[in-house]
Amino acid sequence: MKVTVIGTGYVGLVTGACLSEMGNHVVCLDVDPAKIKILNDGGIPIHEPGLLEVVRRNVAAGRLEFTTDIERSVAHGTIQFIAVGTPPDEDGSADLQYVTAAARNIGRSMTDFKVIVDKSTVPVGTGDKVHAAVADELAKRGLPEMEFAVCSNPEFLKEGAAVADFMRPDRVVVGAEDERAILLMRALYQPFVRNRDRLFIMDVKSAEFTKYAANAMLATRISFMNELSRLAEKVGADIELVRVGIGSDPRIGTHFLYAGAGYGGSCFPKDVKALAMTSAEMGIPSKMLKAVEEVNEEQKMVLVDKVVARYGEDLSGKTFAMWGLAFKPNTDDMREAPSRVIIGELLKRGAKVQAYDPVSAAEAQRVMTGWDGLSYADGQKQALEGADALLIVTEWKEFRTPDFEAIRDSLQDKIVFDGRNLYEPELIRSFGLTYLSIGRN
Ligand SMILES: NC(=O)c1ccc[n+]([C@@H]2O[C@H](COP(=O)([O-])OP(=O)(O)OC[C@H]3O[C@@H](n4cnc5c(N)ncnc54)[C@H](O)[C@@H]3O)[C@@H](O)[C@H]2O)c1
Ligand SMILES: O=c1ccn([C@@H]2O[C@H](COP(=O)(O)OP(=O)(O)O[C@H]3O[C@H](CO)[C@@H](O)[C@H](O)[C@H]3O)[C@@H](O)[C@H]2O)c(=O)[nH]1
Repeated sequence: MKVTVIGTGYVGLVTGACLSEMGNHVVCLDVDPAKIKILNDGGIPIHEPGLLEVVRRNVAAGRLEFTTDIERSVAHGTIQFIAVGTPPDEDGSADLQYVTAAARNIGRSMTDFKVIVDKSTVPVGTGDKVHAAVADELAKRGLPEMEFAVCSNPEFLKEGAAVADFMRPDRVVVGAEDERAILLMRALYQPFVRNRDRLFIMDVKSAEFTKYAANAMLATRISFMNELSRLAEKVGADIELVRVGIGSDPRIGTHFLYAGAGYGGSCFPKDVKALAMTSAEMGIPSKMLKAVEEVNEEQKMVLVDKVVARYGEDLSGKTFAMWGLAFKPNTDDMREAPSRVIIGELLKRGAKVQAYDPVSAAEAQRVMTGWDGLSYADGQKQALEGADALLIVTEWKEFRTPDFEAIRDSLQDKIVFDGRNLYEPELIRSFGLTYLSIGRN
């Protein structure tokens, strides 16, 4: 099939690449010429395991193309995916300007039937807005009869595992009410879902809502565990044992129960806010979502609080090594990364931070430009040099079994503040290190 994907970010690029892998001819459009140049030069603009190989293979086969040419991209696909950003507006609601712009571009130059698929995460009712924007452009061109369908197809991939998630999804949700659109979307996703039970066709609004409900549920689990972790510490329980103890109940399940330094990334923070805004607008303000957010904001301070409890509010003269900057491992994404809050708080109190992350240093430098007292190390050991204590913020694999003796010998105060509970407390303490982690004593 001929498919166009509008937006070549984390979602658009993965969608385009994976659809081309199944034989579709995909044209990916972006308004950012720098991204398109990187792609046309044989690279990819983000760090996402396995993605470069899929892109290269399909570009070589002539099934995957990248362009900034809007007319060409609109002309190409019968199916037009909108996968542009929906960042939070000032009040927390989703900013739909990029979605609307993409929809209008389609309406401005389409010449035949199109299935317009909203893959961006958008509030309930956006399908109607996209429909209105396209219809408005068609009317301006004197083409009010030209047919098109608008679908919702929210994306559930996780950064760092995006290709695997797209190729073998737990489920595909399609909100569609037009018979032709349903047929095309079924055909498009058939190779990915194999088992038809995994493809859920529903009305557009329910599909839009499903995406927010999923992220809000996951964020709620995390905030719940983070709150319990604080209590566990106080009462002398170990949150890691509690996690295993409850996760073995299939009604609870083992996933997304990890207490830590707070959730970040481009989705949970903004989607929880946007759903809370929708609830408020509808006159049923969500107490749960407010609490989920509040707990998360507090959780980003937990490591800082432990540092302050140890050293006092004035951290001048102290240097902290930090392992991990990205909001989670296997990505270079720094959007809403807890490390940004933690570093900001340490610097504010006069400390210096020597940070190391296996892939996100360049992105970190971009988002924290001009932060005095923050420097970047080339490796774990370099970050430790001359530092008083170590903070671990992202659970990269390479931090899991480190050289504890080297950590001890490098650190002036021999203290590890672990925001991801990577180590057995007894083991790390046996190396002569003081170990402070989350929800454990
Ligand atoms: N990142 C994720 O893990 C993830 C997962 C599921 C859903 N989502 C949702 O998918 C959407 C996209 O997220 P992302 O992380 O890929 O964003 P992103 O910021 O990485 O990419 C968006 C891209 O769209 C481009 N763009 C903006 N306006 C455009 C236009 N009019 N025409 C063409 N291109 C345009 C931008 O230049 C950018 O490259 C968001 O709604 C997000 O909530 C993201
Ligand atoms: O038990 C857990 C699991 C995750 N996290 C944190 O939660 C954040 C989000 O992690 P994750 O969900 O793995 O990454 P994302 O790439 O943001 O993916 C989420 O957001 C995407 C965008 O909407 C959805 O598509 C995915 O299904 C959803 O998992 C990160 O900061 C993690 O450190 C925890 O603190 N504890």
